[in-house]
Amino acid sequence: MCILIHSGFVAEPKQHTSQSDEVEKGYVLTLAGRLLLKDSEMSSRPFLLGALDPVLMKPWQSFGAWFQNGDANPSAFATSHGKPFWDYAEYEPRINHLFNEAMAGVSLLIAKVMITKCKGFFKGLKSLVDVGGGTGTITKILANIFPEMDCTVFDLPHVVAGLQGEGNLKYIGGNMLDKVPFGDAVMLKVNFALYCCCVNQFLGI
Ligand SMILES: C[S@@+](CC[C@H](N)C(=O)[O-])C[C@H]1O[C@@H](n2cnc3c(N)ncnc32)[C@H](O)[C@@H]1O
Repeated sequence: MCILIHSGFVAEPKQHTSQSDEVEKGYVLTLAGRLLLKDSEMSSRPFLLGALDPVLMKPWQSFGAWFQNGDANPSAFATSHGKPFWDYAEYEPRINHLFNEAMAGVSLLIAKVMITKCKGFFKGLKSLVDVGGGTGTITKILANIFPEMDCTVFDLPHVVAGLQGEGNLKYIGGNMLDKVPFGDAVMLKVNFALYCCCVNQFLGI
C-alpha cells in the first residue's frame, strides 16, 4: 500500500470517527487508480496485463546480452525470442490479441484527449490514414465525428484480419515498410509516449 500511495494510485484520507478523536485508517482509489479497474471506461488493465506478460517481460532479462557481446539483433525482444516482436505476434495469436487489446485500451484515453484538445486539427480534412492504427479504436471515433472524412486504418495483415470497415472507415492490411497509402493527413503514433501525455493532460499526473 505504501508503494501504491507513493505512486499516486491510492490515497489514504484521514478519517475521524464521530465518537472520539481516533483516526481510522482507510484507503481510496485516486483517478489514476481507477484506470486500473476492469470496468473503468478507459481501463489501462489490458495494457498492464500485456506489459507484464512473461513473453514481454523476458526481453528485460536479455538487455545485458543485447547491449554487450556484439549482439546484432534489432531489439532485446529478438535476442530473447529469436525474432522481432511483430514477426512473433504474427504466429502467436495469444500475443497478437493481448497486444491489440492493450493498444485499444489506452487508445480510448488518447482519443478522448485528441477530440477535446485537438479537434480543430481534423476539421476540413478529406482523408486520413492511421498508419499502425491497430484495430482502429482511435480512427473509429474520428470517423464518427467527421463523417465527411475518408478514414483508413493501415496495419499489419494479421492485426486487421477479419475487421470490417463501415461507412467512411476502411481497413487495409500491409507492411508500412513496403507501401503506405497517404491521405491528406497521416497519423503515426507511438502509443506509450502519447498515452503518458494524455494521462498528464487528462488527470494532471
Ligand atoms: C504502438 S502500436 C499502435 C496501435 C494503434 N495506434 C492503436 O491506437 O491501437 C504500433 C502498431 O504498428 C503496427 N506495425 C508495426 N510494424 C508495422 C509495419 N511494418 N507495417 C504496418 N504496421 C506496423 C503494429 O501492428 C501496431 O498495431
